Amino acid sequence: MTDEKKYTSTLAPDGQLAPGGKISPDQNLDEIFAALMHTYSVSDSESALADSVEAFLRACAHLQVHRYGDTVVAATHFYDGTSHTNTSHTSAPRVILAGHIDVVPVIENFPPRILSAGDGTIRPDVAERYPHSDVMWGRGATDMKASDAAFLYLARELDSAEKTRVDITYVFYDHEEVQAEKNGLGKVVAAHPDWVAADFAIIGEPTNTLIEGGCNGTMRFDVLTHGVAAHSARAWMGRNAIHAAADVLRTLAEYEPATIRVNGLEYREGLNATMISGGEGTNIIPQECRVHVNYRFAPDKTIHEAKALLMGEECARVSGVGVGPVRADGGLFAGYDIDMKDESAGARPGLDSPLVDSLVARVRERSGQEPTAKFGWTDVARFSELGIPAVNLGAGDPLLAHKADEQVALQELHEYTDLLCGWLSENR
Ligand SMILES: N[C@@H](CCC[C@H](NC(=O)CCC(=O)O)C(=O)O)C(=O)O
Repeated sequence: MTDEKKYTSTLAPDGQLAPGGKISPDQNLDEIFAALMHTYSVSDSESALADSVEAFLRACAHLQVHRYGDTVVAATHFYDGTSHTNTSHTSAPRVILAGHIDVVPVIENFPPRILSAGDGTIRPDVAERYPHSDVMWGRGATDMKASDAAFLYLARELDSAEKTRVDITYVFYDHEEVQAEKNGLGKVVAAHPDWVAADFAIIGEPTNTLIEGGCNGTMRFDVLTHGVAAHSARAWMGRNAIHAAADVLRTLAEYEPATIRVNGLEYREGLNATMISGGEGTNIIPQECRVHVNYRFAPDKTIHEAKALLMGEECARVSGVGVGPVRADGGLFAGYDIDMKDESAGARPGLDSPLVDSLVARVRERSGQEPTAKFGWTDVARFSELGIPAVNLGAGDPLLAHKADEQVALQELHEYTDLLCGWLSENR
């Protein structure tokens, strides 16, 4: 697509989006995206956006809408015989389009802006792929409000059996970017599993409009170092826990993460400190330091196997979220106390259902690309666990997720929406 006019935004001639942010039934795709972007929704603050999404979906007469906490679920019933509007006597599969509405904390990237094609403000990698497109810049652009915008647009537009050959369940959920126990989709699965029964799911996490199969597992834990408090003018009376953390940091810096092939896809692992805290006062020798470690492990391992590699078999068995510090009996951090904060298993690629085949074929036709592995953790893992085949397919570059200059070309948003629309209307 090279139509320059089509992807020149009409939203903001001066580069600033209008303040406000309600999604409304009469908006076009760009406007829906802008409204989503303009509503602050860092994890724990999603209610205003959930309200707006719910109101938008309730205005669509063809959808049955539910809300649980800040998760909104909307389903069509064109084919499943549960709606009086059902005039069809054939059955059809049900497909879930799922997107989280929370974003990671802002790094001077809220409110959003429109960057104009050709004015030099767009990242070179994005401008190279979409030279004629204006770009949405700001927190959540790639992860994952562009895909959310596409799903909302499709939820409104695909309003009859003439427009889609499948029934669709749209899920907009809170708390994806934080501890697994807070995840809104997980809460719906526990409380209302019937709301998310389906034959296939697409998670709109950023993938450059390509298919990323499965996902790495993730766990986060504190490695504790201990010291003895003393006056910093008489440091010999104590032992410095922050200095002791240097060994932990060295271990992490020297760790060489593996790349592991699972069912033909290559999962790149990672082990990193993402936060560090310690110290009780500016002139006190610290008695505790915590290095917060994030381990990304390939889906060839269970959570237990991944833990055992880092902290030994016994610690892997006993440690868990909320348990408190447990001494590592082996592995990379042998001898340190480990305080587990979050753990979620990965998912194998899951590219072996007929619905996936037709989607892979459509993506291949558009891009010439085959599926690759998802390195982040996504809710494909949850759907896999439920026995629902699922893939990641979303607008935006996953390499830009969580970065300060997150951005998505409007052209990509339109192409992504067209791709899904084409597949949903043709697939059976
Ligand atoms: N419970 C986990 C949740 C972390 C989820 C997050 N997912 C993404 O960023 C997906 C984006 C992508 O890779 O395309 C993550 O992987 O960090 C936790 O709290 O860590």
